[in-house]
Amino acid sequence: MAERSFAAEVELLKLGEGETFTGEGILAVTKALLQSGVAYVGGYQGSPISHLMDVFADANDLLASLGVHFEASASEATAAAMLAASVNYPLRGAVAWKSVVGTNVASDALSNVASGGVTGGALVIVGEDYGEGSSIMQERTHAFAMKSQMWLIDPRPNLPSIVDAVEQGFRLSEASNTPVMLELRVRSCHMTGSFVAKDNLRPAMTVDEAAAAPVRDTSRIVLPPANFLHEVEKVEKRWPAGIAFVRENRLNEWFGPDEGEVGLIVQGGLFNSLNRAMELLGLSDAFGAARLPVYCLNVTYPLIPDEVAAFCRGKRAVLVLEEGQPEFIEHELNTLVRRADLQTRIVGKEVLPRAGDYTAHVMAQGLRTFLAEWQPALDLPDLSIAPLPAPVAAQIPQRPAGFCTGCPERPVFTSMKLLERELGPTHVSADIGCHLFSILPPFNIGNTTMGYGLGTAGASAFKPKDKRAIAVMGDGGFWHNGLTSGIGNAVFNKDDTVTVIVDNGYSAATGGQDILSSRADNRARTTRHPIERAVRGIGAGWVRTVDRTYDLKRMMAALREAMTSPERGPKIVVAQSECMLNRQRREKPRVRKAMSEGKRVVRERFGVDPDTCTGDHSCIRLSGCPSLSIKPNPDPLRRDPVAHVDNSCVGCGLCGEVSHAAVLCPSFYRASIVANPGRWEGRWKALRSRLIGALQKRDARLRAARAF
Ligand SMILES: O=C(O)C(=O)Cc1c[nH]c2ccccc12
Repeated sequence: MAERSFAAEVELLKLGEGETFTGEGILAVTKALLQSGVAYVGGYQGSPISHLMDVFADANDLLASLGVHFEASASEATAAAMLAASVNYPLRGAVAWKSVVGTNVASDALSNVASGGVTGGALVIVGEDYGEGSSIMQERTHAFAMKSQMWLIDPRPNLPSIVDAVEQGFRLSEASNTPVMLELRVRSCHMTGSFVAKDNLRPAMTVDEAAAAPVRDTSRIVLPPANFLHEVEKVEKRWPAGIAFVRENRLNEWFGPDEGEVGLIVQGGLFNSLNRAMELLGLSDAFGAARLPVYCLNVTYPLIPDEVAAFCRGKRAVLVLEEGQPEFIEHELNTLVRRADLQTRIVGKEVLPRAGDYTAHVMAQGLRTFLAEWQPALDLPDLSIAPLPAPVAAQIPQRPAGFCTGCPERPVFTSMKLLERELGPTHVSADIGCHLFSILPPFNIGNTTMGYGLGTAGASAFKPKDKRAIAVMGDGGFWHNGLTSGIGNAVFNKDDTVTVIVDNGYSAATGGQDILSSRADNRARTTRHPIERAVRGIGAGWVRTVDRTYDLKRMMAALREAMTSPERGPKIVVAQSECMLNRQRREKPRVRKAMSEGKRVVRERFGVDPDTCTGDHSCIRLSGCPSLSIKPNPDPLRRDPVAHVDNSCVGCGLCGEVSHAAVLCPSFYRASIVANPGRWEGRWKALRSRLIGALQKRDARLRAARAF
């Protein structure tokens, strides 16, 4: 089950003609898909489109009642391959994933579907994770659209525009037999707004009906000679058809006055930030009443030559606001202006940063520089922001990503760190997922990461003679790609690498979705397929499953054996314990309910005895748990602050295990907090408190007598 329930949002998907939908951008997309009569939907979760996948998973019954097939795909490649259903049949379909990483994974299928073309509308919804807050490499999906020739819609962040983009996207796809990418930036996905809904449309043809009467057309399959014809078709038919559709249906928009000495061309997805930048400069208001002509590219590929020429004609200079690099749009605009034989100067990256998020402030600075040169008569306010005073800046703590309180992955890295003391440092090939946080303090473990499920493959060229490399992979990455690309490859190549597969029961980093090996019951999917069986099935011989990662002794023993066993071939340790975030999401409401019903509930908490703690903090260095902190030493004769467990502790017990395994100190204790205790339990507690209180008072008296 995903990190939260979308039961309320599923109700929004049922809204009919004329009713108002209010909610998150990415959820408006799901409603727009149903209004467009999609026959099938698929995808792979990842920020910022995880909620799209989650809401569909929760809407299984509604989708089934509408005749829509939904699949939580094994990877983005799987999702993209689903678009095959739109090649020969008039089936509308949509798939979604995180970009640019998901598009990388999907690119084989995308190239194929883009080559043969589609009959039914095919929409690829990409959550563009670029800029501030992103967790991935900074690249643009734009390059994929260009190289495979798929159209790229980048709608203005505004719910009606986004909904319109989905509906028009299908029509554009059908009119030009081309798959269409709908790029939704982080801000668009998570913005909130409203639009007036339409009735959901049952697909004109369902996937069942299509399958009942199979169509075969070899001219749509990528095989010589059809592949050569596809390329010609792309440039001679589909491209002109795409341009004609965008122009005739006015998918792009214009703001501000019709004429002007200068103008602005902006990617649709950046429009709100540009408008805010103009507002800061006194050139617009909050509602988009721009004082300069703005041409808003809701479709960023292909560009529409006639529209570009008409906008640039008569203007001395046009500023293009295009985020990221290379500046594909700027290059193309220069070509189009040249071809139209216009003298308009296209200005872009010379006044704007070549890399990074185009926030309103960044755009305002660039716009100011542009206008100072090309329209100096405008009197613009100075926008420089004074830096924070140094003492304030120094007080702002950094917040690097880290493992959650009680995370079961932490003991895996504690074990590796302790083992490093015995066996020396090892090359560690990391993967994508929460476990990647091991590269940061306090663990500082991990040398490279090459992609999702590629931890083991990332160690494959690395074959030190006397020391094995360690690869780390999550269960998410394992099922996404790791089983074949990593473990299968290692078996085939007799690779000695040790792989630790962190099996926490979910695709945790993407929001806790179920996967094949999840232990959860899932009504719509099959789960409980053990990773150990899968790796043995592919030929791995040395496999150990540790079913409680917090058991440092067993965790370390398994790793030690894997590192030193004389057996050849891959060594695989499956490290199992449930993702603590998901566990708490399940447990907390249950505990709260039981407590309010007056039932006896025991909660575990760990603590540090300040009198015993030596203040050396190895426990913190080997655990890194956010609940483990420091506080002033109560002993006036000692200066080092003591370790302290705050109330966010979930009682996983790792800190106690660490102090034991590392032979640190006996200062950790476990407390059981009993809510609604039984009668005898209550009396027993009162008696104990009285006795302990008396001893403590005596101790305090003795101390006070010796105090100076
Ligand atoms: O959800 C995220 O932030 C991820 O980076 C996970 C992810 C989902 N699909 C991928 C494909 C390649 C690399 C990472 C991911």
